[in-house]
Amino acid sequence: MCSLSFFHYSEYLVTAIINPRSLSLDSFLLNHSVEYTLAAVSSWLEFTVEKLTIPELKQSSWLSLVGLLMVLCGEALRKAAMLTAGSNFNHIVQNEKAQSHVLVTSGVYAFFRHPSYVGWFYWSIGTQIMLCNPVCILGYTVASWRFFRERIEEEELSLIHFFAEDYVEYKRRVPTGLPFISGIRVN
Ligand SMILES: C[S@@+](CC[C@H](N)C(=O)[O-])C[C@H]1O[C@@H](n2cnc3c(N)ncnc32)[C@H](O)[C@@H]1O
Repeated sequence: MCSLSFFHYSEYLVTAIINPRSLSLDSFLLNHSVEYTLAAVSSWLEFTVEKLTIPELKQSSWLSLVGLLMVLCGEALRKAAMLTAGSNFNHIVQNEKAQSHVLVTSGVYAFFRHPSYVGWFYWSIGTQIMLCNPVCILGYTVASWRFFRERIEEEELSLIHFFAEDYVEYKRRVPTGLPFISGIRVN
């Protein structure tokens, strides 16, 4: 609950700092999609059922610690990405290039093309490792991997349209950061 609350409050707070013009209630990223609600409810349900029926499964303190570390590192990477990209970072993937939109390739963007997604990916799996929820560890990994693969392809289509050869060259040099996701193909 602490990780979840911190994540959503800090999404709003960092957006207020980096891109106040885009600030709205949606900046909390409290997504009301069916998938998001289902993921949260499944996690709470799995935790409660297993805590009552196989309590020893929830007593692995080293596994919870690994999960907590993933949550902290994922959160830090995501916020570092938002602060690095500044006003170029928008929760809603932009399809039209704003005049002020520049390509960011420094800081954490020099290591990964999609650092905020890398952070979010490991944060979400980390929450389930922390709770020692085996079913949700698998479910969250598959669901977020598929979500980010699709989102990255869609986003890179716009980025190539915005920045042309500059983005192609950046893509050649820097990996997405997510396992087995290479982004949009360019010939
Ligand atoms: C939610 S942010 C995610 C940014 C990036 N995918 C990441 O994981 O850090 C989405 C917006 O960032 C913009 N964006 C993504 N990569 C960028 C980059 N390297 N430089 C500037 N803008 C970028 C996209 O145009 C999109 O509107």
